[in-house]
Amino acid sequence: MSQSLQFFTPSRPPYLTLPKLPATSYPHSSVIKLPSKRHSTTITRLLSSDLDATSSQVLASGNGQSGVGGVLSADNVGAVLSHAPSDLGAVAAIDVDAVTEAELKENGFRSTRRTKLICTIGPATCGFEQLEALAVGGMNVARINMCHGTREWHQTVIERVRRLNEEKGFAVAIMMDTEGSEIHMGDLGGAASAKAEDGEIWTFSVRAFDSPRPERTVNVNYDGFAEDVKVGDELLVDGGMVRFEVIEKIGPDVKCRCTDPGLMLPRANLTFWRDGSLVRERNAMLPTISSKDWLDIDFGIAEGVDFIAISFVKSAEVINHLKSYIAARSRGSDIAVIAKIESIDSLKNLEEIIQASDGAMVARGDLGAQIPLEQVPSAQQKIVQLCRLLNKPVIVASQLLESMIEYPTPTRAEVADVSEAVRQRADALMLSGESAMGQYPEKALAVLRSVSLRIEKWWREEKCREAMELPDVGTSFADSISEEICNSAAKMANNLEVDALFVYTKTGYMASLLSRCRPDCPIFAFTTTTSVRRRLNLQWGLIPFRLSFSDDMESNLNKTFSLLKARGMTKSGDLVIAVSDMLQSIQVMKVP
Ligand SMILES: Nc1ncnc2c1ncn2[C@@H]1O[C@H](COP(=O)(O)OP(=O)(O)OP(=O)(O)O)[C@@H](O)[C@H]1O
Ligand SMILES: CC(=O)C(=O)O
Ligand SMILES: [K+]
Ligand SMILES: [Mg+2]
Repeated sequence: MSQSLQFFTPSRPPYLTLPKLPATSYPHSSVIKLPSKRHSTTITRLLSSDLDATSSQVLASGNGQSGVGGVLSADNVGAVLSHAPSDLGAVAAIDVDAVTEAELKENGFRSTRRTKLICTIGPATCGFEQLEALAVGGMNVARINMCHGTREWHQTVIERVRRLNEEKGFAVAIMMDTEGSEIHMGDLGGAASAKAEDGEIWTFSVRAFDSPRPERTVNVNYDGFAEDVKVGDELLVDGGMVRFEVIEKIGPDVKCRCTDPGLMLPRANLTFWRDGSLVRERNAMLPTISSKDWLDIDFGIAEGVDFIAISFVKSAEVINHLKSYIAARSRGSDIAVIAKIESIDSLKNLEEIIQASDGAMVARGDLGAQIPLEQVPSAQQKIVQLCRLLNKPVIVASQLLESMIEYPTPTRAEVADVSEAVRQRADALMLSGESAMGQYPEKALAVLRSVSLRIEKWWREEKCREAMELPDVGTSFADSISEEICNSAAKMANNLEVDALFVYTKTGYMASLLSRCRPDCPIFAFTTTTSVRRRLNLQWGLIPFRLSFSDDMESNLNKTFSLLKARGMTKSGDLVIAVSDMLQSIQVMKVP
Protein backbone atom coordinates (compact mmCIF):
# COMPACT_ATOMS: atom_id res chain seq x y z
CA MET A 1 0.00 0.00 0.00
CA SER A 2 1.50 3.31 -1.02
CA GLN A 3 0.15 6.67 -0.03
CA SER A 4 1.47 9.67 -1.76
CA LEU A 5 1.20 13.38 -1.43
CA GLN A 6 2.14 15.40 -4.45
CA PHE A 7 2.74 19.07 -4.86
CA PHE A 8 2.40 20.69 -8.21
CA THR A 9 2.33 24.13 -9.70
CA PRO A 10 1.14 25.14 -13.17
CA SER A 11 4.74 24.98 -14.39
CA ARG A 12 5.00 21.38 -13.26
CA PRO A 13 1.91 19.73 -14.66
CA PRO A 14 1.08 16.70 -12.58
CA TYR A 15 0.05 14.65 -15.55
CA LEU A 16 3.66 14.47 -16.65
CA THR A 17 4.82 12.77 -13.52
CA LEU A 18 1.94 10.97 -11.82
CA PRO A 19 2.52 7.27 -11.21
CA LYS A 20 1.07 5.38 -14.13
CA LEU A 21 -1.54 3.42 -12.25
CA PRO A 22 -5.18 2.82 -13.19
CA ALA A 23 -7.58 5.42 -11.81
CA THR A 24 -9.21 2.78 -9.66
CA SER A 25 -5.96 2.49 -7.75
CA TYR A 26 -6.63 5.81 -6.06
CA PRO A 27 -9.58 5.09 -3.82
CA HIS A 28 -8.88 7.92 -1.37
CA SER A 29 -8.30 11.00 -3.37
CA SER A 30 -8.78 14.43 -1.95
CA VAL A 31 -7.69 17.99 -2.48
CA ILE A 32 -6.00 19.87 0.36
CA LYS A 33 -4.99 23.51 0.45
CA LEU A 34 -1.95 24.25 2.53
CA PRO A 35 -2.38 27.00 5.09
CA SER A 36 0.87 28.75 4.27
CA LYS A 37 0.27 31.78 2.10
CA ARG A 38 3.37 31.03 0.10
CA HIS A 39 1.67 27.93 -1.13
CA SER A 40 -1.77 29.34 -1.64
CA THR A 41 -1.49 28.40 -5.29
CA THR A 42 -0.25 24.92 -4.53
CA ILE A 43 -2.75 22.15 -4.82
CA THR A 44 -2.00 18.85 -3.18
CA ARG A 45 -3.60 15.55 -3.74
CA LEU A 46 -3.52 12.62 -1.41
CA LEU A 47 -3.25 9.45 -3.35
CA SER A 48 -3.31 5.89 -2.27
CA SER A 49 -2.56 2.89 -4.33
CA ASP A 50 -1.58 -0.70 -4.12
CA LEU A 51 1.85 -1.30 -5.55
CA ASP A 52 2.03 -4.97 -4.74
CA ALA A 53 1.18 -6.36 -8.13
CA THR A 54 3.54 -4.20 -10.14
CA SER A 55 6.32 -4.60 -7.64
CA SER A 56 6.23 -8.32 -7.60
CA GLN A 57 6.31 -8.27 -11.37
CA VAL A 58 9.45 -6.24 -11.31
CA LEU A 59 10.94 -8.49 -8.70
CA ALA A 60 10.22 -11.55 -10.74
CA SER A 61 11.70 -10.05 -13.88
CA GLY A 62 14.46 -8.27 -12.01
CA ASN A 63 17.56 -9.80 -10.56
CA GLY A 64 17.69 -13.49 -10.77
CA GLN A 65 21.20 -13.31 -9.36
CA SER A 66 20.24 -14.41 -5.90
CA GLY A 67 23.80 -15.67 -5.57
CA VAL A 68 24.90 -12.12 -5.00
CA GLY A 69 22.85 -11.94 -1.86
CA GLY A 70 24.55 -15.12 -0.80
CA VAL A 71 28.01 -13.86 -1.55
CA LEU A 72 27.51 -10.64 0.31
CA SER A 73 25.80 -12.07 3.34
CA ALA A 74 29.21 -12.89 4.76
CA ASP A 75 29.41 -12.27 8.47
CA ASN A 76 32.17 -9.82 8.51
CA VAL A 77 33.06 -6.79 6.53
CA GLY A 78 36.44 -8.17 5.59
CA ALA A 79 34.79 -11.09 3.84
CA VAL A 80 32.36 -8.80 2.10
CA LEU A 81 35.19 -6.60 0.93
CA SER A 82 37.00 -9.44 -0.70
CA HIS A 83 34.27 -9.31 -3.33
CA ALA A 84 34.88 -6.20 -5.32
CA PRO A 85 31.79 -4.69 -6.93
CA SER A 86 33.33 -5.31 -10.32
CA ASP A 87 32.70 -8.99 -9.53
CA LEU A 88 29.05 -8.17 -9.39
CA GLY A 89 28.88 -7.01 -12.98
CA ALA A 90 25.42 -6.07 -14.08
CA VAL A 91 23.96 -6.46 -10.61
CA ALA A 92 25.88 -3.41 -9.46
CA ALA A 93 23.24 -1.29 -11.14
CA ILE A 94 23.14 0.31 -7.73
CA ASP A 95 26.39 1.49 -6.18
CA VAL A 96 26.74 1.41 -2.43
CA ASP A 97 29.83 0.68 -0.42
CA ALA A 98 30.39 -2.75 1.01
CA VAL A 99 30.66 -1.54 4.59
CA THR A 100 27.24 0.12 4.52
CA GLU A 101 25.85 -2.91 2.79
CA ALA A 102 27.18 -5.26 5.44
CA GLU A 103 25.95 -2.98 8.22
CA LEU A 104 22.45 -2.79 6.77
CA LYS A 105 22.28 -6.53 6.32
CA GLU A 106 23.40 -7.31 9.79
CA ASN A 107 21.76 -4.66 11.89
CA GLY A 108 19.07 -3.08 9.77
CA PHE A 109 18.40 0.55 8.99
CA ARG A 110 18.42 1.94 12.50
CA SER A 111 21.98 0.94 13.23
CA THR A 112 23.64 3.03 10.56
CA ARG A 113 25.91 5.83 11.70
CA ARG A 114 24.61 9.30 10.96
CA THR A 115 27.70 11.38 11.82
CA LYS A 116 30.28 11.39 9.03
CA LEU A 117 34.00 10.84 9.63
CA ILE A 118 36.96 12.55 7.99
CA CYS A 119 40.56 11.37 8.29
CA THR A 120 43.57 13.52 7.50
CA ILE A 121 45.94 11.37 5.52
CA GLY A 122 49.63 11.58 6.38
CA PRO A 123 52.67 9.33 6.63
CA ALA A 124 50.83 7.01 9.05
CA THR A 125 47.97 6.30 6.65
CA CYS A 126 49.04 6.89 3.04
CA GLY A 127 49.56 3.24 2.04
CA PHE A 128 46.85 1.49 0.05
CA GLU A 129 46.19 -1.07 2.81
CA GLN A 130 46.14 1.66 5.44
CA LEU A 131 43.66 3.67 3.40
CA GLU A 132 41.56 0.59 2.91
CA ALA A 133 41.57 -0.08 6.65
CA LEU A 134 40.31 3.46 7.24
CA ALA A 135 37.57 3.05 4.61
CA VAL A 136 36.51 -0.20 6.25
CA GLY A 137 36.60 1.61 9.58
CA GLY A 138 34.12 4.19 8.34
CA MET A 139 36.14 7.02 6.78
CA ASN A 140 33.75 8.98 4.58
CA VAL A 141 36.17 11.68 3.47
CA ALA A 142 39.97 11.64 3.15
CA ARG A 143 41.57 15.02 3.81
CA ILE A 144 44.92 16.01 2.38
CA ASN A 145 46.57 19.03 3.92
CA MET A 146 48.62 21.05 1.45
CA CYS A 147 50.67 22.48 4.36
CA HIS A 148 52.57 19.21 4.34
CA GLY A 149 54.05 16.85 1.80
CA THR A 150 54.76 17.35 -1.88
CA ARG A 151 52.22 17.53 -4.68
CA GLU A 152 53.46 14.15 -5.92
CA TRP A 153 52.79 12.68 -2.50
CA HIS A 154 49.25 14.07 -2.51
CA GLN A 155 48.69 12.84 -6.02
CA THR A 156 49.64 9.31 -4.97
CA VAL A 157 47.17 9.46 -2.08
CA ILE A 158 44.39 10.69 -4.38
CA GLU A 159 45.17 7.95 -6.87
CA ARG A 160 45.01 5.32 -4.11
CA VAL A 161 41.70 6.56 -2.76
CA ARG A 162 40.32 6.48 -6.32
CA ARG A 163 41.51 2.94 -6.79
CA LEU A 164 39.96 1.96 -3.47
CA ASN A 165 36.64 3.40 -4.60
CA GLU A 166 36.80 1.70 -7.96
CA GLU A 167 38.02 -1.66 -6.83
CA LYS A 168 36.20 -1.98 -3.53
CA GLY A 169 33.04 0.02 -4.10
CA PHE A 170 33.66 2.81 -1.59
CA ALA A 171 32.64 6.40 -2.19
CA VAL A 172 35.36 8.04 -0.11
CA ALA A 173 35.45 11.71 -1.07
CA ILE A 174 38.64 13.77 -1.19
CA MET A 175 39.01 17.08 0.57
CA MET A 176 42.00 19.25 -0.24
CA ASP A 177 42.87 21.73 2.50
CA THR A 178 44.89 24.79 1.47
CA GLU A 179 47.90 26.01 3.38
CA GLY A 180 46.74 29.61 3.65
CA SER A 181 49.21 32.41 4.15
CA GLU A 182 49.28 32.70 7.91
CA ILE A 183 52.63 32.62 9.64
CA HIS A 184 54.12 29.24 10.33
CA MET A 185 57.42 27.58 11.06
CA GLY A 186 59.50 25.74 8.47
CA ASP A 187 59.70 21.99 8.17
CA LEU A 188 62.38 21.46 10.86
CA GLY A 189 64.86 20.15 8.29
CA GLY A 190 63.05 16.84 8.03
CA ALA A 191 62.83 16.11 11.76
CA ALA A 192 59.49 14.74 12.95
CA SER A 193 59.37 17.20 15.83
CA ALA A 194 61.54 19.41 18.03
CA LYS A 195 61.38 19.62 21.80
CA ALA A 196 61.69 23.03 23.44
CA GLU A 197 62.56 22.99 27.15
CA ASP A 198 61.75 25.60 29.75
CA GLY A 199 64.19 28.53 29.69
CA GLU A 200 65.96 27.51 26.48
CA ILE A 201 66.88 30.23 24.01
CA TRP A 202 65.67 29.55 20.46
CA THR A 203 66.22 31.54 17.28
CA PHE A 204 63.30 32.18 14.93
CA SER A 205 64.49 33.49 11.60
CA VAL A 206 63.34 34.14 8.05
CA ARG A 207 66.73 32.83 6.86
CA ALA A 208 66.69 29.42 5.26
CA PHE A 209 69.17 27.27 7.16
CA ASP A 210 71.49 24.74 5.63
CA SER A 211 70.81 21.23 6.67
CA PRO A 212 71.38 19.89 9.17
CA ARG A 213 69.44 22.66 10.89
CA PRO A 214 71.57 24.37 13.56
CA GLU A 215 70.51 23.52 17.08
CA ARG A 216 67.56 25.44 18.56
CA THR A 217 66.69 27.27 15.37
CA VAL A 218 63.43 27.43 13.52
CA ASN A 219 62.76 29.19 10.28
CA VAL A 220 59.65 31.26 9.69
CA ASN A 221 57.81 31.56 6.36
CA TYR A 222 56.82 35.21 6.69
CA ASP A 223 59.33 37.83 5.48
CA GLY A 224 57.99 40.59 7.69
CA PHE A 225 58.37 38.51 10.83
CA ALA A 226 61.46 40.18 12.34
CA GLU A 227 60.08 43.66 11.64
CA ASP A 228 56.68 42.90 13.09
CA VAL A 229 57.57 41.32 16.42
CA LYS A 230 58.73 43.42 19.35
CA VAL A 231 60.87 42.50 22.32
CA GLY A 232 58.47 41.42 25.07
CA ASP A 233 55.92 39.87 22.67
CA GLU A 234 54.72 36.40 23.42
CA LEU A 235 55.19 33.86 20.59
CA LEU A 236 52.73 30.94 20.51
CA VAL A 237 53.46 27.77 18.58
CA ASP A 238 50.34 25.86 17.53
CA GLY A 239 48.02 28.06 19.56
CA GLY A 240 49.99 27.71 22.78
CA MET A 241 51.30 24.14 22.71
CA VAL A 242 54.68 25.83 23.22
CA ARG A 243 55.28 29.45 24.28
CA PHE A 244 58.23 31.80 23.96
CA GLU A 245 59.02 35.34 24.98
CA VAL A 246 60.84 37.54 22.45
CA ILE A 247 64.04 38.74 24.16
CA GLU A 248 66.18 40.18 21.36
CA LYS A 249 66.10 41.02 17.66
CA ILE A 250 69.33 40.71 15.65
CA GLY A 251 68.69 41.48 11.96
CA PRO A 252 66.52 38.67 10.57
CA ASP A 253 66.96 36.59 13.73
CA VAL A 254 64.57 36.79 16.64
CA LYS A 255 65.84 35.33 19.92
CA CYS A 256 63.18 33.89 22.18
CA ARG A 257 63.14 32.24 25.61
CA CYS A 258 60.89 29.22 26.05
CA THR A 259 58.34 29.91 28.81
CA ASP A 260 56.04 26.91 28.24
CA PRO A 261 57.93 23.81 27.07
CA GLY A 262 56.59 21.33 24.59
CA LEU A 263 56.85 19.55 21.30
CA MET A 264 56.92 21.61 18.08
CA LEU A 265 55.75 19.91 14.89
CA PRO A 266 56.97 20.78 11.38
CA ARG A 267 55.22 23.80 9.85
CA ALA A 268 53.39 24.55 13.05
CA ASN A 269 51.36 27.74 13.09
CA LEU A 270 52.86 30.81 14.82
CA THR A 271 51.00 33.72 16.37
CA PHE A 272 52.32 36.55 18.45
CA TRP A 273 50.63 38.41 21.25
CA ARG A 274 51.25 41.83 22.73
CA ASP A 275 49.67 43.07 25.98
CA GLY A 276 47.32 40.09 26.04
CA SER A 277 45.96 40.42 22.52
CA LEU A 278 46.77 38.84 19.23
CA VAL A 279 48.89 40.97 16.90
CA ARG A 280 47.12 40.64 13.58
CA GLU A 281 47.59 43.88 11.68
CA ARG A 282 50.08 42.28 9.33
CA ASN A 283 48.09 39.08 9.08
CA ALA A 284 45.19 41.08 7.79
CA MET A 285 47.43 42.18 4.88
CA LEU A 286 48.27 38.62 3.88
CA PRO A 287 46.03 37.20 1.17
CA THR A 288 43.68 34.40 2.26
CA ILE A 289 44.69 32.44 -0.83
CA SER A 290 48.45 32.73 -1.43
CA SER A 291 50.11 32.18 -4.79
CA LYS A 292 51.13 28.72 -3.62
CA ASP A 293 47.49 28.06 -2.65
CA TRP A 294 46.35 29.00 -6.18
CA LEU A 295 48.77 26.45 -7.62
CA ASP A 296 47.47 23.87 -5.15
CA ILE A 297 43.91 24.77 -6.14
CA ASP A 298 44.81 24.25 -9.82
CA PHE A 299 46.21 20.90 -8.79
CA GLY A 300 43.00 20.07 -6.91
CA ILE A 301 40.85 21.02 -9.89
CA ALA A 302 43.02 18.97 -12.25
CA GLU A 303 42.80 16.00 -9.88
CA GLY A 304 39.04 16.41 -9.53
CA VAL A 305 38.95 16.56 -5.74
CA ASP A 306 35.46 16.72 -4.22
CA PHE A 307 36.02 19.49 -1.68
CA ILE A 308 38.47 22.34 -1.33
CA ALA A 309 38.74 23.68 2.22
CA ILE A 310 40.04 27.23 2.42
CA SER A 311 42.15 28.13 5.44
CA PHE A 312 41.84 31.42 7.31
CA VAL A 313 38.84 32.71 5.39
CA LYS A 314 38.16 36.33 6.31
CA SER A 315 35.18 37.26 4.17
CA ALA A 316 32.63 35.91 1.71
CA GLU A 317 34.43 37.65 -1.12
CA VAL A 318 37.27 35.16 -1.29
CA ILE A 319 34.80 32.26 -1.36
CA ASN A 320 32.83 33.85 -4.21
CA HIS A 321 36.06 34.49 -6.07
CA LEU A 322 37.21 30.90 -5.66
CA LYS A 323 33.81 29.53 -6.66
CA SER A 324 33.79 31.45 -9.91
CA TYR A 325 37.41 30.43 -10.52
CA ILE A 326 36.45 26.77 -10.09
CA ALA A 327 33.32 27.14 -12.21
CA ALA A 328 35.37 28.61 -15.06
CA ARG A 329 38.02 25.92 -14.89
CA SER A 330 36.44 22.64 -13.92
CA ARG A 331 33.98 22.06 -16.71
CA GLY A 332 31.17 19.88 -15.48
CA SER A 333 32.70 18.70 -12.26
CA ASP A 334 31.46 20.61 -9.32
CA ILE A 335 33.93 21.06 -6.45
CA ALA A 336 32.40 22.13 -3.16
CA VAL A 337 34.15 24.92 -1.25
CA ILE A 338 34.42 24.58 2.52
CA ALA A 339 35.18 27.70 4.57
CA LYS A 340 37.48 27.04 7.50
CA ILE A 341 36.47 29.14 10.45
CA GLU A 342 39.73 29.70 12.29
CA SER A 343 40.27 33.42 12.69
CA ILE A 344 38.73 36.41 14.43
CA ASP A 345 37.74 37.88 11.06
CA SER A 346 35.89 34.74 10.06
CA LEU A 347 33.83 34.91 13.25
CA LYS A 348 32.98 38.51 12.54
CA ASN A 349 31.70 37.74 9.04
CA LEU A 350 30.38 34.29 9.89
CA GLU A 351 26.95 34.42 8.32
CA GLU A 352 28.00 35.86 4.97
CA ILE A 353 30.92 33.42 4.78
CA ILE A 354 28.76 30.37 5.46
CA GLN A 355 26.08 31.62 3.10
CA ALA A 356 28.64 31.92 0.29
CA SER A 357 30.26 28.51 0.98
CA ASP A 358 29.14 24.95 0.40
CA GLY A 359 30.00 24.05 3.97
CA ALA A 360 32.14 25.10 6.91
CA MET A 361 34.76 23.66 9.22
CA VAL A 362 35.18 24.59 12.86
CA ALA A 363 39.00 24.55 12.72
CA ARG A 364 39.53 24.62 16.45
CA GLY A 365 43.32 24.33 16.25
CA ASP A 366 43.98 27.76 14.84
CA LEU A 367 40.74 29.22 16.16
CA GLY A 368 41.94 28.44 19.67
CA ALA A 369 45.13 30.34 18.90
CA GLN A 370 43.20 33.44 17.89
CA ILE A 371 40.47 33.62 20.52
CA PRO A 372 40.70 32.65 24.19
CA LEU A 373 40.33 28.88 24.56
CA GLU A 374 37.27 29.22 26.77
CA GLN A 375 35.44 30.88 23.90
CA VAL A 376 36.00 28.00 21.49
CA PRO A 377 33.08 25.80 22.70
CA SER A 378 30.47 28.54 22.29
CA ALA A 379 31.92 29.51 18.89
CA GLN A 380 31.67 25.85 17.89
CA GLN A 381 28.04 25.60 18.92
CA LYS A 382 27.20 28.82 17.12
CA ILE A 383 28.89 27.74 13.87
CA VAL A 384 27.27 24.29 13.96
CA GLN A 385 23.82 25.80 14.50
CA LEU A 386 24.23 28.47 11.87
CA CYS A 387 25.30 25.91 9.30
CA ARG A 388 22.24 23.85 10.04
CA LEU A 389 19.97 26.87 9.70
CA LEU A 390 21.59 27.82 6.39
CA ASN A 391 21.58 24.21 5.19
CA LYS A 392 25.36 23.84 4.86
CA PRO A 393 27.30 20.82 6.09
CA VAL A 394 29.58 21.49 9.05
CA ILE A 395 32.72 19.73 10.24
CA VAL A 396 34.08 19.83 13.79
CA ALA A 397 37.86 19.52 13.61
CA SER A 398 41.07 19.34 15.63
CA GLN A 399 42.20 17.73 18.83
CA LEU A 400 39.11 15.53 19.12
CA LEU A 401 41.30 12.62 20.20
CA GLU A 402 44.67 14.34 20.45
CA SER A 403 46.05 11.97 23.11
CA MET A 404 45.53 9.07 20.71
CA ILE A 405 48.44 10.36 18.64
CA GLU A 406 50.49 8.60 21.31
CA TYR A 407 48.15 6.37 23.30
CA PRO A 408 45.76 3.62 22.24
CA THR A 409 42.85 4.85 24.36
CA PRO A 410 41.31 8.31 24.50
CA THR A 411 40.91 10.37 27.63
CA ARG A 412 37.44 10.59 29.17
CA ALA A 413 37.46 14.28 28.38
CA GLU A 414 38.12 13.59 24.70
CA VAL A 415 35.22 11.16 24.57
CA ALA A 416 33.03 13.84 26.15
CA ASP A 417 34.18 16.35 23.53
CA VAL A 418 33.38 13.98 20.67
CA SER A 419 29.99 13.27 22.27
CA GLU A 420 29.24 16.95 22.44
CA ALA A 421 29.94 17.45 18.74
CA VAL A 422 27.70 14.48 17.93
CA ARG A 423 25.02 15.81 20.25
CA GLN A 424 25.21 19.17 18.49
CA ARG A 425 24.36 17.21 15.34
CA ALA A 426 27.44 18.30 13.41
CA ASP A 427 27.59 16.65 9.99
CA ALA A 428 31.12 15.39 10.36
CA LEU A 429 34.01 14.90 12.78
CA MET A 430 37.59 15.14 11.63
CA LEU A 431 40.82 13.46 12.72
CA SER A 432 44.04 15.45 12.14
CA GLY A 433 47.35 14.33 13.63
CA GLU A 434 45.60 11.26 15.09
CA SER A 435 45.28 9.76 11.60
CA ALA A 436 48.03 11.67 9.75
CA MET A 437 50.99 10.83 11.95
CA GLY A 438 49.68 9.17 15.09
CA GLN A 439 50.43 5.70 16.41
CA TYR A 440 46.82 4.51 16.34
CA PRO A 441 44.89 5.88 13.34
CA GLU A 442 42.47 2.97 13.07
CA LYS A 443 41.81 2.93 16.79
CA ALA A 444 41.10 6.66 16.79
CA LEU A 445 38.65 6.19 13.94
CA ALA A 446 37.01 3.31 15.81
CA VAL A 447 36.53 5.59 18.83
CA LEU A 448 34.82 8.24 16.68
CA ARG A 449 32.64 5.56 15.18
CA SER A 450 31.54 3.93 18.40
CA VAL A 451 31.00 7.20 20.26
CA SER A 452 28.93 8.58 17.35
CA LEU A 453 26.78 5.45 17.20
CA ARG A 454 26.21 5.39 20.94
CA ILE A 455 25.33 9.05 21.29
CA GLU A 456 23.04 8.98 18.25
CA LYS A 457 21.24 5.95 19.70
CA TRP A 458 20.95 7.60 23.09
CA TRP A 459 19.52 10.69 21.44
CA ARG A 460 16.83 8.65 19.67
CA GLU A 461 16.01 6.60 22.77
CA GLU A 462 15.60 9.74 24.80
CA LYS A 463 13.61 11.23 21.94
CA CYS A 464 15.45 14.46 22.51
CA ARG A 465 14.53 15.95 19.19
CA GLU A 466 15.54 19.53 19.38
CA ALA A 467 12.79 22.00 18.64
CA MET A 468 15.00 23.97 16.29
CA GLU A 469 13.01 26.29 14.08
CA LEU A 470 14.42 25.86 10.60
CA PRO A 471 13.96 29.05 8.61
CA ASP A 472 13.19 28.95 4.87
CA VAL A 473 16.33 28.70 2.78
CA GLY A 474 14.82 28.26 -0.69
CA THR A 475 15.42 31.14 -3.08
CA SER A 476 13.02 29.96 -5.81
CA PHE A 477 9.45 28.76 -5.53
CA ALA A 478 10.46 25.26 -6.66
CA ASP A 479 13.13 25.15 -3.93
CA SER A 480 10.58 26.27 -1.36
CA ILE A 481 8.34 23.41 -2.37
CA SER A 482 11.24 20.96 -2.01
CA GLU A 483 11.93 22.39 1.41
CA GLU A 484 8.33 22.06 2.59
CA ILE A 485 8.25 18.51 1.27
CA CYS A 486 11.43 17.57 3.11
CA ASN A 487 10.36 19.20 6.36
CA SER A 488 7.03 17.37 6.21
CA ALA A 489 8.55 14.08 5.13
CA ALA A 490 11.07 14.16 7.98
CA LYS A 491 8.34 14.93 10.48
CA MET A 492 6.16 12.15 9.11
CA ALA A 493 9.11 9.77 9.25
CA ASN A 494 9.57 10.51 12.96
CA ASN A 495 5.87 10.31 13.78
CA LEU A 496 5.27 7.13 11.81
CA GLU A 497 8.58 5.65 12.96
CA VAL A 498 9.45 4.58 9.44
CA ASP A 499 12.54 2.55 8.72
CA ALA A 500 14.07 4.86 6.14
CA LEU A 501 13.58 7.92 4.03
CA PHE A 502 14.36 7.52 0.33
CA VAL A 503 15.28 10.56 -1.72
CA TYR A 504 15.82 10.58 -5.48
CA THR A 505 17.93 13.58 -6.27
CA LYS A 506 20.06 14.57 -9.24
CA THR A 507 21.88 17.51 -7.67
CA GLY A 508 21.79 16.33 -4.06
CA TYR A 509 19.90 19.41 -2.93
CA MET A 510 16.82 17.59 -1.74
CA ALA A 511 18.99 15.09 0.14
CA SER A 512 20.65 17.96 1.97
CA LEU A 513 17.25 19.37 2.93
CA LEU A 514 16.25 16.04 4.45
CA SER A 515 19.58 15.75 6.23
CA ARG A 516 19.06 19.23 7.65
CA CYS A 517 15.94 17.97 9.46
CA ARG A 518 18.09 15.35 11.27
CA PRO A 519 15.30 12.74 11.22
CA ASP A 520 15.35 9.63 13.41
CA CYS A 521 15.72 7.22 10.49
CA PRO A 522 18.55 7.02 7.94
CA ILE A 523 18.18 8.72 4.58
CA PHE A 524 18.91 6.66 1.48
CA ALA A 525 19.97 9.18 -1.12
CA PHE A 526 19.81 7.93 -4.71
CA THR A 527 21.67 9.99 -7.21
CA THR A 528 22.75 9.46 -10.79
CA THR A 529 26.41 10.52 -10.69
CA THR A 530 29.34 9.21 -8.70
CA SER A 531 30.59 12.74 -7.97
CA VAL A 532 27.33 13.80 -6.31
CA ARG A 533 27.32 10.51 -4.45
CA ARG A 534 30.79 11.21 -3.06
CA ARG A 535 29.87 14.72 -2.05
CA LEU A 536 26.77 13.54 -0.18
CA ASN A 537 29.10 11.44 1.92
CA LEU A 538 29.90 14.52 4.02
CA GLN A 539 26.33 15.09 5.15
CA TRP A 540 24.64 13.90 8.28
CA GLY A 541 22.48 10.77 7.98
CA LEU A 542 22.79 10.34 4.23
CA ILE A 543 23.58 6.92 2.82
CA PRO A 544 24.44 7.76 -0.77
CA PHE A 545 23.75 5.32 -3.58
CA ARG A 546 24.42 5.76 -7.26
CA LEU A 547 21.52 4.61 -9.37
CA SER A 548 20.22 5.45 -12.82
CA PHE A 549 16.64 6.52 -12.52
CA SER A 550 13.93 8.10 -14.59
CA ASP A 551 11.21 10.66 -13.99
CA ASP A 552 8.82 7.85 -13.30
CA MET A 553 8.79 7.42 -9.53
CA GLU A 554 6.83 4.23 -9.57
CA SER A 555 9.40 2.50 -11.71
CA ASN A 556 12.23 4.05 -9.70
CA LEU A 557 10.81 2.70 -6.48
CA ASN A 558 10.21 -0.72 -7.89
CA LYS A 559 13.70 -0.83 -9.31
CA THR A 560 15.20 0.30 -6.00
CA PHE A 561 13.23 -2.20 -3.95
CA SER A 562 14.20 -5.07 -6.18
CA LEU A 563 17.87 -4.11 -6.24
CA LEU A 564 18.05 -3.55 -2.49
CA LYS A 565 16.13 -6.72 -1.75
CA ALA A 566 18.33 -8.76 -4.05
CA ARG A 567 21.32 -7.61 -2.04
CA GLY A 568 19.64 -8.14 1.29
CA MET A 569 19.66 -4.47 2.26
CA THR A 570 15.92 -4.22 2.73
CA LYS A 571 13.09 -6.66 3.31
CA SER A 572 9.37 -6.94 2.73
CA GLY A 573 7.40 -4.97 5.22
CA ASP A 574 9.97 -2.22 5.86
CA LEU A 575 8.17 1.10 6.01
CA VAL A 576 9.63 3.77 3.78
CA ILE A 577 8.89 7.38 2.89
CA ALA A 578 10.13 8.45 -0.54
CA VAL A 579 10.59 11.94 -1.91
CA SER A 580 12.07 13.09 -5.18
CA ASP A 581 13.12 16.28 -6.85
CA MET A 582 11.77 15.28 -10.27
CA LEU A 583 8.27 14.61 -9.08
CA GLN A 584 7.76 16.78 -6.04
CA SER A 585 6.02 14.20 -3.96
CA ILE A 586 5.94 12.32 -0.68
CA GLN A 587 5.05 8.66 -0.81
CA VAL A 588 4.61 6.37 2.16
CA MET A 589 4.84 2.68 1.49
CA LYS A 590 5.77 -0.74 2.77
CA VAL A 591 8.46 -2.54 0.85
CA PRO A 592 6.47 -5.18 -1.07
N1 LIG B 1 50.98 15.05 4.21
C1 LIG B 1 51.60 15.05 5.38
N2 LIG B 1 52.91 14.74 5.46
C2 LIG B 1 53.55 14.75 6.63
N3 LIG B 1 52.96 15.06 7.81
C3 LIG B 1 51.69 15.39 7.81
C4 LIG B 1 50.93 15.41 6.60
N4 LIG B 1 49.67 15.80 6.90
C5 LIG B 1 49.65 16.00 8.23
N5 LIG B 1 50.86 15.75 8.79
C6 LIG B 1 51.21 15.82 10.21
O1 LIG B 1 50.03 15.75 11.02
C7 LIG B 1 49.91 16.90 11.84
C8 LIG B 1 48.47 17.28 11.99
O2 LIG B 1 47.87 17.50 10.74
P1 LIG B 1 46.93 18.72 10.45
O3 LIG B 1 46.32 18.48 9.13
O4 LIG B 1 46.02 18.96 11.59
O5 LIG B 1 47.95 19.90 10.27
P2 LIG B 1 48.28 21.23 11.01
O6 LIG B 1 49.72 21.44 10.70
O7 LIG B 1 47.84 21.18 12.42
O8 LIG B 1 47.55 22.38 10.18
P3 LIG B 1 46.03 22.82 9.91
O9 LIG B 1 45.79 24.03 10.73
O10 LIG B 1 46.01 23.11 8.47
O11 LIG B 1 45.17 21.67 10.27
C9 LIG B 1 50.76 17.95 11.16
O12 LIG B 1 51.26 18.88 12.05
C10 LIG B 1 51.89 17.13 10.54
O13 LIG B 1 52.88 16.88 11.49
C1 LIG C 1 41.94 22.04 10.90
C2 LIG C 1 42.62 23.30 11.08
O1 LIG C 1 43.09 23.91 10.16
C3 LIG C 1 42.72 23.84 12.43
O2 LIG C 1 42.11 23.29 13.35
O3 LIG C 1 43.40 24.85 12.59
K1 LIG D 1 45.75 23.64 6.12
MG1 LIG E 1 44.26 25.57 10.76
